[in-house]
Amino acid sequence: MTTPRIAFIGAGNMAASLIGGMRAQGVGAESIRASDRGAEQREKISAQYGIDVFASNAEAINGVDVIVLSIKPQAMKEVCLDLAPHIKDGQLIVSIAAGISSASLANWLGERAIVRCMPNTPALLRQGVSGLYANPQVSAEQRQQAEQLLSAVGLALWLDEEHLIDAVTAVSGSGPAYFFLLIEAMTAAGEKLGLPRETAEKLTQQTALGAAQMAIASDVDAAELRRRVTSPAGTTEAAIKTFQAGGFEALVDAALNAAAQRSAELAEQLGK
Ligand SMILES: NC(=O)C1=CN([C@@H]2O[C@H](COP(=O)(O)OP(=O)(O)OC[C@H]3O[C@@H](n4cnc5c(N)ncnc54)[C@H](OP(=O)(O)O)[C@@H]3O)[C@@H](O)[C@H]2O)C=CC1
Ligand SMILES: O=C(O)[C@@H]1CCC=N1
Repeated sequence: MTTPRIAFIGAGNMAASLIGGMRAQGVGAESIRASDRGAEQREKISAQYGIDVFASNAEAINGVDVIVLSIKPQAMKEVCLDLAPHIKDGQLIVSIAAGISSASLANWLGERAIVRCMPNTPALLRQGVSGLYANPQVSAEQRQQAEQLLSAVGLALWLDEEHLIDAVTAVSGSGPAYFFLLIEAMTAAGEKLGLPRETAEKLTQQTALGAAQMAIASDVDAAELRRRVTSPAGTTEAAIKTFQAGGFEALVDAALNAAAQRSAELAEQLGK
């Protein structure tokens, strides 16, 4: 399969992560272009990845196979209505916006092949994960194009039902922020225990990486891996009991529910 030509509409954080990951995987700069309303943003992404940039969204999509909508959900309706007359049959729309349904996109863009997906920022290091949903207009070749785009920057998992994107957003779209929060908190606690900040930070970061890699590589689940660290009446048990007494699991459950609910609310507020 040849590399599809891709235009990113909005060259912010997430577009940069996807473009950076694709370039690192060897996708040629000539296959990627981006538009952004900000001159500084355009210069930055062009200098960093050697891609062509455009001030006009309509110009950016001319002749591409895939249009990635990578603007904030709040900007989506206006951008789509402006872009609609310029989209050609056969162009695939990929939206990465939280909480904007394929039905809303179809209202603004017309009946088009649309893949909704929820990536995450570790895409920049090609360690991302995305959930993808294709509407019925998406052809087998277009499914492959979307998968090729997202699998260039990590794991790409198809979903049969669109509403599950809210759950993906809560788990992995927003997920890096939860792990960063834990890294911040563990680093601060380590520092309070007397470690130099840099040492506390490195210990925490490497532990997070090692634990994630063990969870992926192991044939037992995370609960069993946790039990293997937790010696009876030992140090880990003291920490885990403290987490549980503070309602850790319920807190995580409530946090992910809040994210999923916000995703559904955005759809309600911004989808009309
Ligand atoms: N960040 C993340 O971790 C993730 C984000 N997403 C989704 O990705 C999308 C983008 O998020 P993110 O990259 O963080 O956002 P950013 O604000 O970093 O990027 C959006 C870019 O689009 C520009 N822009 C705004 N309006 C227009 C327009 N009319 N035409 C062209 N460019 C425009 C913005 O400029 P300006 O700054 O001037 O507004 C900005 O540079 C969102 O929909 C979000 O839900 C999905 C998964 C993870
Ligand atoms: O916070 C947000 O709304 C976006 C979507 C997932 C990650 N960032």
